[in-house]
Amino acid sequence: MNILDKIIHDKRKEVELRKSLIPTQQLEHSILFERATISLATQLRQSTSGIIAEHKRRSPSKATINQNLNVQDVAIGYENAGVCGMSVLTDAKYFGGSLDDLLLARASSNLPLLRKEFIIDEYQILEAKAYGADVILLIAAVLSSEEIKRFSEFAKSLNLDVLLEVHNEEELQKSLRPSIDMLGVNNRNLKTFEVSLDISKILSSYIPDDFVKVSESGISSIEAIKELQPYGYKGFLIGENFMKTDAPGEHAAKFIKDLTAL
Ligand SMILES: O=P(O)(O)OC[C@@H](O)[C@@H](O)c1c[nH]c2ccccc12
Repeated sequence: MNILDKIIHDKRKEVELRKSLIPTQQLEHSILFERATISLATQLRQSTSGIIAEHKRRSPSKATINQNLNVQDVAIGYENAGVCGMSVLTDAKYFGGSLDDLLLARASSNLPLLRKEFIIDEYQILEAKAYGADVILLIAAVLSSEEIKRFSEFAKSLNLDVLLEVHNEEELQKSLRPSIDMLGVNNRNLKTFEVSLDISKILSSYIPDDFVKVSESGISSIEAIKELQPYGYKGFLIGENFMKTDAPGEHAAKFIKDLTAL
């Protein structure tokens, strides 16, 4: 079993247990369920920097990144830095995150928030909404074309944006549909952890213009972004490069200042 198979195997059990603890109706009656969501896709189309900054404590590829930060401070820092949106890892076992992290980020900022999760069931989309997300991630490598259709249409019915993540052309071809707002190309292969910005460059030509293009992972320099912009990328998802520092918000602020000054 590769790491992605393991994550999904564990996730199926976790979701069944969650469903038994908190019924769907309870999620639907939470205060945040009524909140008007913010469209990350719209923000990215208008932005000059396009930075989506992530809260990530650890990952299977990197072990510990930073365990000492407070998610609320990180959210406030990112917002002050002028990022377009924030991604919050909610997987506990492999990334050290939680739905409470999402809730705390919501409580302390007005940024569009992405629930960064391995979504395999509609229930997790209801959770995303109930805990304050504006966007969900769907990973093509672990979903059928039918599931991508069902989950993305369900998310749209809740006014959530959908970021669909792909890593190769086959995943891209099976996924394109009108209920998807943003196409994320993951430069990291989730099965082998290999990272290459070339993946974004190669796949860009297959992505129709109606989707906002986002390049994800392994981005650590202004040069990388300048290199990707001519391929039509409007969004750049950055985690480790900010999170490995003592003050991710300050680091993001300097990054955005340098990026937009050039
Ligand atoms: O820390 P990085 O290399 O900047 O990457 C951030 C983000 O792209 C990465 O965390 C990610 C992209 N797709 C995912 C899917 C699940 C978990 C995590 C991810």
